[in-house]
Amino acid sequence: MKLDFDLTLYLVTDSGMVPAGSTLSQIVDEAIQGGVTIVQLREKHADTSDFLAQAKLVQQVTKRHKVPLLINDRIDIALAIDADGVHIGQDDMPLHEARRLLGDDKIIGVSVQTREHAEQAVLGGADYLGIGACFDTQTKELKQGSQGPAGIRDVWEHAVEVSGPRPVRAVTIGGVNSYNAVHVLICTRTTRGNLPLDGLAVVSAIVAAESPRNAAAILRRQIAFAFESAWIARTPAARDSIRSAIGDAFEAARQNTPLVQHITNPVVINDCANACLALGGSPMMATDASEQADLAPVVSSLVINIGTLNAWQVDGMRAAMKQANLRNTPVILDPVAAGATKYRSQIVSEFLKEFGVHVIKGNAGEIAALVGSDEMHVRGVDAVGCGFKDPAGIVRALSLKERCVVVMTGPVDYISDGSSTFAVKNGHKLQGTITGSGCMTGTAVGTYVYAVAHTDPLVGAITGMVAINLAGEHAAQRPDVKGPGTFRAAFIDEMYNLTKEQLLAEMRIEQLH
Ligand SMILES: Cc1ncc(COP(=O)(O)OP(=O)(O)O)c(N)n1
Ligand SMILES: Cc1nc(C(=O)O)sc1CCOP(=O)(O)O
Repeated sequence: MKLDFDLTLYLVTDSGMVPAGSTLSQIVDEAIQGGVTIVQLREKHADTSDFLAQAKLVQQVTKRHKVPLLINDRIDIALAIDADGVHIGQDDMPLHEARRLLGDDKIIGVSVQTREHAEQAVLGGADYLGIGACFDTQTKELKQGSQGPAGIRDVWEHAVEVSGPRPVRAVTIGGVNSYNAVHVLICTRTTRGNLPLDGLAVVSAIVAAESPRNAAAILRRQIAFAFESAWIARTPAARDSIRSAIGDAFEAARQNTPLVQHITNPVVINDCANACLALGGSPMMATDASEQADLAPVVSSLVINIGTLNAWQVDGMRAAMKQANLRNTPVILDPVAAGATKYRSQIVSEFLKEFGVHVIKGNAGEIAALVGSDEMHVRGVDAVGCGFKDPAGIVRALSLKERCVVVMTGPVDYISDGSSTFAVKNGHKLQGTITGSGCMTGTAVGTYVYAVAHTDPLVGAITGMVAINLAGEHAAQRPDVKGPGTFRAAFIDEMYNLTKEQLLAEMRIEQLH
C-alpha cells in the first residue's frame, strides 16, 4: 500500500548549502522537528556512492520521525535504499518507466512548468506535482524563468480540471519563504472551487537558515494561516450584516487608534497624516528600508502609494511589504498613475507578483491598466475615457486576478472582493478639486481595514470609502466653504466630526454582485 503523505511543508535538500560544522542529516532532523512533513534528497553534484551514503544517513532520520523520504531524479538510489518514492523532472526518466520500476506503492512526484506538463503528469498517474518556478531562486538556474503565483495558479487550475473528482495534489517551488508563503498560497487558490495547493516546497528557506527548526516552524505557522484565511471568496450570505459591520469598523478605529504606516508621496504626505488622525488612526510616514523591520511589529496597516516613485522609495516599499506579509498585516496599494509610464506599470506588476496586497485602490484609469482594459486610460494621474461599460465587472475581474479587495474610485465607487461587489454612492465633486483626495482615500481604507482584515477586508474598504465621502459631502455643505482651499480644511474637520450615527444614517451603498 502506498504510504500516506503530507505535502504541507516539503523540504528539498541541497548539501552545498549546509554550513560548516553541521551535517545534512542534522538539518533534516531539526527541520522535521520544526514541522517539515516530507523530505526530498536532492544531490545534484554527488557521485553515486556519495549519494547512496547520504541517502542512508538521511533515511535514518526520516524513518525515526516517520516522515517520507523521496529521492530526486535517481530511481536507482531510491530502489537501493527502499525510499518512499522519487521526484522526477521533465528531463528525467519518463513517469511510466519510473512507475514500472518502482511499482504502484511508491510515491512519484513530477516537476511541471506548463499546463501541458501538468496534464501529462496527471494522466500518467503522478502522485503529486511540483509546479515551478514560483519566484526567481539562487538555488538553481531556471530554464524558463519564474511564473509568479498567478502563473502557478494557471497550471494548478488546469491540473485540477483534468484530474476529475479527486484532484491531484501539488506544491509550488522556487523562491518560496516565510515572507511570501501566505501570499503564494492565497494567490494560487483556484478561481473555481477556491482549492489551495497542498503545500509549499523550499530549499534555501530551511537548509540555509540560521535555525532550520525555527525556519520550518515559522513556515508552518504561515501555511496554517493561509489555509485558514478568509481573505477571499466569502459567501454572499456573510453580507447580510454589512451595515452593522461598517459601523463596527468605523468605531474600532476610534477606539483602537491603528498605526497606519504610509510610504507615500511628498505632494500629499501632510494631508494623509492629518486625514489618518482625523479618522482615529495614528499616522506613521517612515520611508527608509532600514527601519521597516523595527516598525513592523507595531504597524496595524501599511499604505503604499506610488505617486512620486523613485528607486529608494521602491526599496522602502519592498522592505515594508515584506515585513507586513510576514506578520499578515494588511497592505493597501495605491497604484497612482499606473499605466502612465512603463516604469510605474513594471513596478506595480512586480509588487503584485512578489507581495501579498490586501486592497488595491485606484481610479478608473489605474484599474484599467492593471486589468488590461483599454476602455479607460491614465493621463498624468487622472483617469480619462468614456467610462467602463461594466465597472462592477471590471473591479470584480481585477479582484479575482489579484486575489484581493479592489476599490475603484470615481463619482460612484466600486468595491469588490471577487465574490461580492458594492457601489458607494456618497461623495461630492469638490473632492476632485483638491490634490490628495484620492491618496487620503487610501489612508481611510488603511485606517479601517486593519480591524477586520483577517475576516473581511471588504468591510474595512467600504467603511473607508463611506467615511471619506461623507466627510466630503458634509464639508461641501458648509457655508464657510467657498472653493477648493476652504474645502480642503473643512474636509479634514468633517472627517474628525463624523459620527457612527451619521455614517449609518447617510451611507448610500448598493450590493451589485
Ligand atoms: C517538489 C519539487 N518540485 C520541483 C522540483 C524540480 O525538479 P526538477 O525539475 O527535476 O529539477 P531538479 O530538482 O532536478 O533540479 C523538485 N526537485 N522538487
Ligand atoms: C529545486 C528547484 N526546482 C525548481 C523548479 O522550478 O522546478 S526551483 C528549485 C529551487 C528552489 O530553491 P529555493 O527554495 O531555495 O528557492
